[in-house]
Amino acid sequence: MDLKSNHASPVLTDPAPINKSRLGIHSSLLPFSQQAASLSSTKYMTIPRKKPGKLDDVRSNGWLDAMKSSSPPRKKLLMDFNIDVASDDADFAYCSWMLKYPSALNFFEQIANYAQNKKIAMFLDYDGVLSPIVDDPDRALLSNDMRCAVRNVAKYFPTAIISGRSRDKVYDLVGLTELYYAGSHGMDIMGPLSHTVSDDHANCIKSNDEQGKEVNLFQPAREFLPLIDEVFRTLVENTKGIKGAKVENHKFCASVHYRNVDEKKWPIIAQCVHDVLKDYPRLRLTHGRKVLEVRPVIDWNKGKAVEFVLESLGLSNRNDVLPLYIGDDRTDEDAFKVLREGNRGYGILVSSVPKETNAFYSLRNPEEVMKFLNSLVAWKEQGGAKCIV
Ligand SMILES: O=P(O)(O)OC[C@H]1O[C@H](O[C@H]2O[C@H](CO)[C@@H](O)[C@H](O)[C@H]2O)[C@H](O)[C@@H](O)[C@@H]1O
Repeated sequence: MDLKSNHASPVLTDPAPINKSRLGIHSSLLPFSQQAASLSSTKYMTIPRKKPGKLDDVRSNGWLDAMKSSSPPRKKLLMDFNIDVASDDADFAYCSWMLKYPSALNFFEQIANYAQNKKIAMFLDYDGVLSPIVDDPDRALLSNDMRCAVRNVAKYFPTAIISGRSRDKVYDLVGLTELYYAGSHGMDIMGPLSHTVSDDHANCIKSNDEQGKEVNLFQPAREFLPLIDEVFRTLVENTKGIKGAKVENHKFCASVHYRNVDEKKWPIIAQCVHDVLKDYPRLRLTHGRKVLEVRPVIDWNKGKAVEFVLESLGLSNRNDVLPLYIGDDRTDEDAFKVLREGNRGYGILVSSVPKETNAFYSLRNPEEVMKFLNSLVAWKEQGGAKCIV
């Protein structure tokens, strides 16, 4: 198979599962042995330079609409939600939305009661959840107070960070050794050694963490490393003329940021990414907050990463476990969905504006996330008793 053929559209949905292992891991995650055989290393060295096309593709395929609705201005969101912004009562609109997605702080007692006699497993996204959204991704630092809150939560509950960033980057930002980390949207998971998922799985290898402790490394997109590296370099090259554009290499995926690009140039950056992806049918695009994410076409996402971590910890399919997932963008919806569909736990969406979501609860911003984490710790320290509502 020619990995760089022009035939397929890069905008693909996840492939249907073909076969399942006993862990529910799809065969699409197993090595593409034959395809991989055709990957000659020299092929990766050519960086095609392309001029943006006529901007027609991104107008017709919905990319531009998706870009506009990512981190949209408040007014636009309220209109999308059929809320009359002319009444200028945005707070009222938010409060109405909260009837459907109640505040995890206001409904803390309810969550605590669900968690009574259960073990909470805490999943946290990084950007927009632990750290506020800022213009420069390199400056999205974790405050000491938030670090302290996460550290305390991890004392009582197994805690994992599931981020779109590379695992190394998010570990450097968080800096807590007591957590589990899943980088590249869950395609790079470092977790505990586990009898349930380790030895018999092709994508799982034993490794050592920063302290030299033996851990399991799960990298279902391992074979895509050279391809991502190549596409990253192509994207850097092809977007270098677009003021404000920034491309990040997250090892198993690449991010093209347009937060600092003049909105008039968004069609150009979208077309540019589209043109690059046309040559890579095994890569696809997802949308984050003012970021286009390029990732392998494999049936893996943050929801699968949550299932994998629970399995590794021996916490899946147990009714004495309550997973909670706090996230803020579209890529977190896969995790919310897994928890909602399996009736397993609760997603908490961090948003200051009304948004459709698969989460159950909401929080407005990272500040409220910190209060929520601190409340969980306080509740646990008081014995985790049933709350009288
Ligand atoms: O899954 P996450 O941990 O939420 O990571 C998603 C993306 O986060 C970062 O970008 C976002 O945050 C930046 C800093 O606040 C902001 O400038 C950018 O506009 C946001 O999209 C990160 O840089 C991306 O690579 C991640 O994919």
